[in-house]
Amino acid sequence: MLILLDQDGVLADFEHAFLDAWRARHPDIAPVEYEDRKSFHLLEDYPEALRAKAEAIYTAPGFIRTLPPVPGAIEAVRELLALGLDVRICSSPLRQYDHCVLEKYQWIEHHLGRDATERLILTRDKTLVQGDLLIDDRPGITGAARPRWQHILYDAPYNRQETGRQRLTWQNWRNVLAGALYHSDT
Ligand SMILES: Cc1cn([C@H]2C[C@H](O)[C@@H](COP(=O)(O)O)O2)c(=O)[nH]c1=O
Ligand SMILES: [Mg+2]
Repeated sequence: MLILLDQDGVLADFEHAFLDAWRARHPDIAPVEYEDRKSFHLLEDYPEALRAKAEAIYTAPGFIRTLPPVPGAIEAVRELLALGLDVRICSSPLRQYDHCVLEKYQWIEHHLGRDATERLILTRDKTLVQGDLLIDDRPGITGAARPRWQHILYDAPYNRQETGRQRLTWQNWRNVLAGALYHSDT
C-alpha cells in the first residue's frame, strides 16, 4: 500500500502560520479567520487590495521552512511507517519556487529526519504520481493523467463544499484509513 501525503495543509500548517504572520505584520487589518476560509487559494478570499500583502507572507524566505506541523501529523506519519506502509510526501511547490523547494526538504528533515527527505516528491501535477491513496486538502485535483490514487480529503473549511467525501484528520485517520485499506484492491 503506497500512501501519498500532501505537505501544505496536511503535514505543515500553512493556514495558521499565515494567520500568525499576518497578525504580526498587519495588526490593524483583520485577516480571514480559518473557519471563514472558503477558497483553497487563500488569495481568493482576500480583496484585490490586500493580495500583495498576503502573497508577500507565504513567499517570504523561511515561511515554508518554519511552518508548524499540523497537530498529530508527525506522530501519524511515524505510525504509518511503523505499520509497514510505504509513505511518500507528495507536494506542489509554489509557483514562486525560489525559497519553497529547499525549504520543503528542510522542513521534512527537521521534523522527520534526513532519511525522510528521500520520500519527498515535488510536482505541479500530482496525477502523474502513482500511489494507492492521496491525502490532500486541495479539492478537485486534476492534471494530465487519470490518477490511480483514491483522493482522501484532509478536512479544511475551504473544502467542505465537497460533500459526500471521506474526510480525514489526524484525529480520525485510523478509522478512515482502515476503511480505505479494507476496500483497497491492491
Ligand atoms: C497559494 C497557496 C498555496 N498553498 C500550497 C499548496 C501547494 O502545496 C503549494 C502550491 O500551491 P499552488 O496552488 O499549486 O501554487 O502551496 C496553499 O496551501 N494555499 C494557498 O493559498
Ligand atoms: Mg495542501
